[in-house]
Amino acid sequence: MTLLEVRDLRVTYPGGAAAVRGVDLTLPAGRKLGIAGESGCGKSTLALALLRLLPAGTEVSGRVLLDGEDVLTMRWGRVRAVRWAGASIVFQGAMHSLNPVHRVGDQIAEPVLLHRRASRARARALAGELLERVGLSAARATAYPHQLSGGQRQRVMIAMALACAPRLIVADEPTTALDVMVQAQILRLIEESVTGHDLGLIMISHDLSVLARTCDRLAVMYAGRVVEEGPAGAVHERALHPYAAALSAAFPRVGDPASRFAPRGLPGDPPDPAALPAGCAFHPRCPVAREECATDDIALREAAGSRRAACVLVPGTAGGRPVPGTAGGRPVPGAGRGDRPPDGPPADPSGRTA
Ligand SMILES: Nc1ncnc2c1ncn2[C@@H]1O[C@H](COP(=O)(O)OP(=O)(O)OP(=O)(O)O)[C@@H](O)[C@H]1O
Repeated sequence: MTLLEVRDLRVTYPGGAAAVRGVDLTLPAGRKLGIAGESGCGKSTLALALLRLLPAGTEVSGRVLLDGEDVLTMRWGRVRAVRWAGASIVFQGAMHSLNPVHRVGDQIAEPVLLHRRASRARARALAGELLERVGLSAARATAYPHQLSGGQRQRVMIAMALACAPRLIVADEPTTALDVMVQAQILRLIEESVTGHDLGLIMISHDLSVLARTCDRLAVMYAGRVVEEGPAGAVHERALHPYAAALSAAFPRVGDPASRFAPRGLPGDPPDPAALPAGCAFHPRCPVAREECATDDIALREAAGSRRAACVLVPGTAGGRPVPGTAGGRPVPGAGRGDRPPDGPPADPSGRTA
């Protein structure tokens, strides 16, 4: 059964930044979707749009169907109910999301009081149960946020997100501010919190390897678009889109020592969403761009293996060709960066093709 269906979602901020440009995503109930991409590619904007949390004056169009109900057109009263009981969000940096002057137990109990119409005593008891569910003692309910470590605060945020038994959790960079050991614990906790409870998860991160470990499917965003989407392992290990391949290569793969020596980073920055280049938005940075990429804007389309990609060079897509300069999903060192003949095929010093 489909839990979330996003259709042609577009978000433009006041001032003209087209932060999300026609995103289509589907999340079946109980499944985990990771959304990856560099800073500024529109991940957080997408998350905020799902729950109608964008600033006033922002233009939003498309459809966000949660259990078949369109979040974008529902009345505000209904939106408020949906924000806790339908879908709740865990942000990065719990210190900024928690109220410093209230005890954490009261902060967990508040949505329960408001949205589950529980008595104060029942809400307090539930807050204790939720703290235990996220690996803290119920006695921590009396603590203030500053009395907890970063990892403990993020556990409190997860307890709050679970408080009204939502159908969907949206986690936006939930482990970014945490050290590596705590990151692993929080990821495990998020996974356990959704698995077996039939909850859907949308997890946002710039780190594709983190998402690949946690999620069933991955969507890679660039300049407000999904440029590749498919099974998590396949996208991480054998990305089809040159941007997804570069992003994947930027993070070493667990159990693959060779990936530590893969080329890191991609020269340049994502484009300004208020002044996007013509054609494929990635073409100015693309190591394998062709002449037509400067003019043709390729939509996301089906590729082999239950995948979708938005690149003229991707095999399996209509008119697509293999992506020279990538091997096993990683860009081949030396490919691109202007070192190809202007009219010929992209340079591929290794002689390999994907
Ligand atoms: N309130 C706003 N007004 C105008 N532009 C904005 C606003 N919020 C975000 N943007 C712009 O929209 C684009 C997408 O930002 P967004 O935060 O969604 O990206 P992101 O991929 O989540 O990045 P990060 O990982 O840094 O949060 C960026 O260019 C950003 O500058």
